Formats: sequence, C-alpha cells, structure tokens
Amino acid sequence: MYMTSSSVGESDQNVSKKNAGYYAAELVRDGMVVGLGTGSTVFYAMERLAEKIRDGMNIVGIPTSYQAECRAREYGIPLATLHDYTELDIAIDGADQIDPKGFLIKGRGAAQTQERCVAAASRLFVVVADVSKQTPSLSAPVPVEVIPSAASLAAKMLSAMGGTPVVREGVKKDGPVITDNGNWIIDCTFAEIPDPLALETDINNIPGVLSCGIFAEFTEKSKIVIGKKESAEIMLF
Ligand SMILES: O=C(CO)[C@H](O)[C@H](O)COP(=O)(O)O
Repeated sequence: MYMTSSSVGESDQNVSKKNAGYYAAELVRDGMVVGLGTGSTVFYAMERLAEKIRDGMNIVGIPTSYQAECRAREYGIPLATLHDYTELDIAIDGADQIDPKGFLIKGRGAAQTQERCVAAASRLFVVVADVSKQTPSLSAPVPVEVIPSAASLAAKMLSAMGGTPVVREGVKKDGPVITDNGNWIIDCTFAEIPDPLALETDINNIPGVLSCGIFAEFTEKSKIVIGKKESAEIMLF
C-alpha cells in the first residue's frame, strides 16, 4: 500500500491517479533507465521521480511521445532515446481499460506505437491506473495507428474482423488526428473481444498498421498498480 498527501480540491480520480503514479515511482532505483509513458497518471509518477532526482537519484528517461518528453523536460528528468538504450530497466505507462487477466486497452493519447516499443524494450512493464480503469472485459474502442494512405484498406480489414472503425478527428483542428509519427488513428469498436492476444496480433499484422492499443503481449512482465482514493495496490491476477 502507498499513500500520498493530496491537495485540497483535487478530485477523487486525480488523487487515485496520483497514488498509482507515486507508487510506481518508488519501484525506480538509482541508475535505472526508465520508459516514460503518456497520460495524466504517468505524469504523477514523473512528478515523484523529479523529487527523487532533486534528492540525488540518477536516472535516464525514455519518453513515449512529445507530450511525455515535454512534461519530463519541465520536471528536469534527463532524457535519452531508444537509439541510446535498447534495454530498459522499467517502463511506467497508463491504460484506458484493464481486464481481470491484466490485458489492456491503451492509446487515448494516440501514443501506443512508441509506448509498445518502449514496453517491448523494458524488463518490467508497470501499468498505472486509477480504479475506474478496471473493467470486467475489454470494451473500449481499440485505437489503431495507420499510415494515412492505408487507412481505407485497414478500415475494411478491421470491419472484416467484426469491428466498427472510425477515423479519429481532432478536437482542436479539423480533419484527422495526426500522431507524433505523422499517421492517423482509427478507433475500432468490437462488440466483444474474446481473445485479446489474438486480436492484437491480427490487427498489428494489417498492412499499413503500425500498432493497435490492445496490450496483451506484455502481461507476463507486467506489474499493474491500481490507484484508489486512499492508497495504491498491485492488482492480483
Ligand atoms: O495509453 C495512453 C496514451 O496513449 C494513456 O496511458 C492512457 O490513455 C491513460 O491516460 P490517463 O493516465 O490520462 O488516464
């Protein structure tokens, strides 16, 4: 169990995210190379890592997106890339849904391709999420990063797999969301996902697709930290 002091006015969900993020930061040791995921929960982990760096801890962070890179720079976390390190000690990343077997849907931040690369390179994959992310089964739309010229082909193949694909539109711009890699995101809804690992493999094999947001392949090296209002704890499965 790990508890943080919360500020007055913080929402229960933010306090839960902070508890998860701070717990994960305690798993990081001096000298480690640390994958830095994307999203508000990981940013709490970065906040705590920044405190530890100010207290003398040495780490190097590998960001998974421009958003993560910018936040890490604000916090003064030394950064490198996957060109510098192809083996990481630990990666800390968020999730949008977590099923009872520890399978995930990620990618609301459209960063799942770099998140997957960093997770693949890491010895330990630490997932941080508030309790609302735990679901009986995976049901959220699956984000799929695709090169723009292959979007219609990918959408057709996703439909053939039983999905309902929709190209994600920008909130602050007209037209499709453009990922950090210059691609599009298709959000694909499935009525059910009975075998997440098989669907992950099938989608990732579509020509032109870089990566989808189902993360089932890393479960064996995962630690899932669930943040609640009072504390954070490791999810058992
Ligand atoms: O997968 C992600 C980004 O691609 C995020 O980790 C996921 O969306 C969770 O975000 P948050 O911690 O803000 O709830």
